[in-house]
Amino acid sequence: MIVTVTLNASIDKAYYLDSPVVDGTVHRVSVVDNSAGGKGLNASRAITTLNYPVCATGFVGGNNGRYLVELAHKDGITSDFIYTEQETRSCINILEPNKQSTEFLEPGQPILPEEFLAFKAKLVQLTKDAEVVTFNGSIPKGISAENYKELIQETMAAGVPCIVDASGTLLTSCIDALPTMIKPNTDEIGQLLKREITTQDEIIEAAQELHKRGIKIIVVSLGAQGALMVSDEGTFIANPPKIEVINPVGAGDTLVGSFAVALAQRKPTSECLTFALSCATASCLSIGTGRFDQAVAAEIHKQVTIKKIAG
Ligand SMILES: O=P(O)(O)OC[C@@]1(O)O[C@H](CO)[C@@H](O)[C@@H]1O
Repeated sequence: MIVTVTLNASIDKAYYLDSPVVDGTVHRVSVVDNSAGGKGLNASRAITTLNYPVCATGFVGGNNGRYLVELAHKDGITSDFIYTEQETRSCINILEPNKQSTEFLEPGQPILPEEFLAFKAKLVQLTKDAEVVTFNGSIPKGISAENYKELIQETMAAGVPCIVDASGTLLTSCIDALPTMIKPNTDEIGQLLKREITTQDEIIEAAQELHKRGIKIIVVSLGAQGALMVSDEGTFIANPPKIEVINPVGAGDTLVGSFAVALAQRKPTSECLTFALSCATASCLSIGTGRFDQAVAAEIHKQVTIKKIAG
């Protein structure tokens, strides 16, 4: 089983518009897609799509929280959340006909100290049956980056591989816990190492530096260009085929979820990357956030190229 941790879950609302946004005017939405969101829920959807057992955990609260669990269960996602006093947030993604995507992310309501303690105890229990634990997305107020790091440290100490998908100061703090895998983009890896990183050589050097520090797998997402990975197997670059993107939101989460499945199945990291990139690319072809068709992913898999660029 894979456990996904989403401390700042959300109801994700994808709004499809028939005409471009004009500032200061009223827009009627033509298609609405609501889903159980927050990065870990999207990753869970990918894991479920791949028919692998998953348990989504974190915090949910209020009517939105109940709705989120209902949406998750409709998608076949098993969940075990801590219910909080406060309402779960919503995140809105506006998709225009020109394929432009604009997101509005609510901050999320604060978590009380006793709610966090209850979560810590739950995670220890869930970890006992986990093959991989993924830590996804931002943290709400009431939880510090230090708290988050400790969760990862404790899970790693229990011998369970951890994948962390975080950004900014949260990612900086998590690095000290030496998770099994991180998935920064170019800007995030630059912030992490406190230097400007733009060229491919700089990305490789940065990822190799983090690998030397003890992080086993560093996947740097390069958007439509694919991803670069440094692992014990070497340094790889994987490129997906060109596609007509419908909804890019959640593609990174699909990558994390499907990578976790491949890792749990003990595939070599180069195959984990090709597989995960295929699923993530397929998810950009679906209206629903972080949804994909396995047959489409299998077709894309044949077209993904992967090259070992260093030992
Ligand atoms: O605020 P976070 O947790 O960093 O990101 C939240 C979020 O933007 O991430 C997902 C897309 O990756 C969406 O489901 C969700 O709305």
